[in-house]
Amino acid sequence: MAHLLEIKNLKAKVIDENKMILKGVNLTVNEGEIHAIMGPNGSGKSTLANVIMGNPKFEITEGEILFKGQSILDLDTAERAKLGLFMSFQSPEEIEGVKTRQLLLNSYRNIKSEDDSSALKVNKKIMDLSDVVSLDKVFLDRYVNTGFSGGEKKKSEILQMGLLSPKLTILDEIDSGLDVDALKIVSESINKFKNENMGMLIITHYQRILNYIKPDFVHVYNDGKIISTGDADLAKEIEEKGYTMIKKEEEA
Ligand SMILES: Nc1ncnc2c1ncn2[C@@H]1O[C@H](COP(=O)(O)OP(=O)(O)OP(=O)(O)O)[C@@H](O)[C@H]1O
Repeated sequence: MAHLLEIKNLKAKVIDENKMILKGVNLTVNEGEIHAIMGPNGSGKSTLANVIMGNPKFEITEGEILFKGQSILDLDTAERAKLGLFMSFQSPEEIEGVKTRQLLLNSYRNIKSEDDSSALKVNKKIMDLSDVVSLDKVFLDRYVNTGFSGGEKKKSEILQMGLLSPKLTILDEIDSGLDVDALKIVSESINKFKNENMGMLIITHYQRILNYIKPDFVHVYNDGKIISTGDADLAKEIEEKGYTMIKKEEEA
């Protein structure tokens, strides 16, 4: 059976600056697997997430991204989302003029293509999910992320994940800016929303989220590619030794 996600020798640059950022990423994710990606600031982790989702700021110069065995390189972001790819942003955008509830309803209708996506039914789901992620319902009637705290933004991102139930979930630093209680709520929500068919990529700087969401694989990412792969213990090793030491050991 085809892998859920297969990335082969992926190289990509920022179009505006002609600057290479991804320098040969290889990664395979199967259904039900959780992969953590850890690496130093500026190494290209968010760029990898953006390139998987088809952000037009980046151009792929070499390599392939296969989703369930089919290339997705020619698909735009909306088409990738319809296939079941989802990404939560490291810094979620504020969108003045668009209410959170409306964004959620429209996303659901565009992506899920169900017979019954009446506002009543989807709204009920949204209300239930806001309880799961402990996001006060007043935020549903505010403009997307506008005036939300860092933690509220992250909860809103995870509410979207729960609503859209993607096949591949990419979480870009979902743990950044969360206090200990919010980290627990967000992690527990993610665990509730994942299922045996979903693959997950968690980009993080810290091992602490991996205490809640157990990764099957941990990858060390450096200068645009994965330089080492291990199990959950690798995350602890990174925290103890730091990236410079791990990189030296890999090169030795
Ligand atoms: N749109 C862009 N224009 C110019 N440079 C960019 C753009 N997006 C990313 N870069 C550059 O690409 C490099 C990788 O950035 P990226 O955000 O992918 O790293 P990261 O590993 O996610 O970093 P962090 O851990 O600090 O979030 C950085 O040098 C960054 O400045």
